[in-house]
Amino acid sequence: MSDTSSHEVVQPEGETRCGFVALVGAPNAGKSTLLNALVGAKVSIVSHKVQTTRALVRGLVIADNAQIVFVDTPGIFAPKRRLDRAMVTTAWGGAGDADLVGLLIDARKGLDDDNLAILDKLGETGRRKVLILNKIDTVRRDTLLALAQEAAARTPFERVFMVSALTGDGVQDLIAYFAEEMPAGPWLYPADDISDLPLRALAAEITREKLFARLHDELPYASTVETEKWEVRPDGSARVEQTIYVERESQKRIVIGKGGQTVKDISMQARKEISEIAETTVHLFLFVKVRENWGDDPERYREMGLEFPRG
Ligand SMILES: Nc1nc2c(ncn2[C@@H]2O[C@H](COP(=O)(O)OP(=O)(O)OP(=O)(O)O)[C@@H](O)[C@H]2O)c(=O)[nH]1
Repeated sequence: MSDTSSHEVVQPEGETRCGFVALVGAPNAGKSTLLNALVGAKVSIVSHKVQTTRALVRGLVIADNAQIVFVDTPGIFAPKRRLDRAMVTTAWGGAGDADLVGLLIDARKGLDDDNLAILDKLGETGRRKVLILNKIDTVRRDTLLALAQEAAARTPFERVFMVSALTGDGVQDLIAYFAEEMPAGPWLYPADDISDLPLRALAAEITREKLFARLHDELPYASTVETEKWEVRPDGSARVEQTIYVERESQKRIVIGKGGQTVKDISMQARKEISEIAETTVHLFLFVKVRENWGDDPERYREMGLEFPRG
């Protein structure tokens, strides 16, 4: 994991290709799971609850001299709150910049209103696009074929893929196709990058995942985690300080738990995973703070790589 701007990227021999693929889809379609399957490492957050992906996260795959940069977009849904609108704007923005858009549909769900709206919107963009029917481990083949036909009749796609992000079925075919379709050009990232998401942000996402895994019914989505400090010690270990921001005192008490046990458990789980990803011993210190009305603060949006929606 490194800062690409400060690097001379070593290019492989021969012709190289490099491009961006935006994954779009309704909440819970399986974008994060697919991204992780594609990249083969954890770069995005998976949850049973919808709408967990808050920032654009990029995963990197190298195949056949092509570098494929995946843009994971927040779930595209009918936005109500300001924050939600920002996520949607950013999601479509990501799709607009990409060389290829992969629309992910949960095959079990089929073409519900959400998916129909996304199909229509994608049809209007005139972008190159492929349809990815996901979760094929859960549905019959004839259902899949009918679904593929129905979707293609509504919006034409260059290709239709059938995958299970969970089992990895079909994922290699998808990589081979993307690799072939990327435009000719130099690699943008060093080959050993799994993600250009800075380690700090990734560490915050990990803690956030543990927080929600533990307290999913009790916390609103407005809770965030920020890595305030990442200090490398002489022995190579890191002291990492993170703050969990909640909206109310009552939520703070829930996060801390009786005798501090809840936050301690979350910290232990997060520390283990952050250590693995950082490939060093991590000493994690978690703080819990109340921050009211942060959803209306433009600065927060910028920090998350989101556009602040006016009005
Ligand atoms: N059975 C099955 N479940 C899957 C598959 N792919 C994803 N899931 C499950 O579907 C749920 C949602 O997956 P995510 O990857 O979090 O979905 P997402 O589209 O990134 O969701 P947001 O972050 O809300 O946009 C999780 O419980 C996954 O385990 C699959 O191929 N088969």
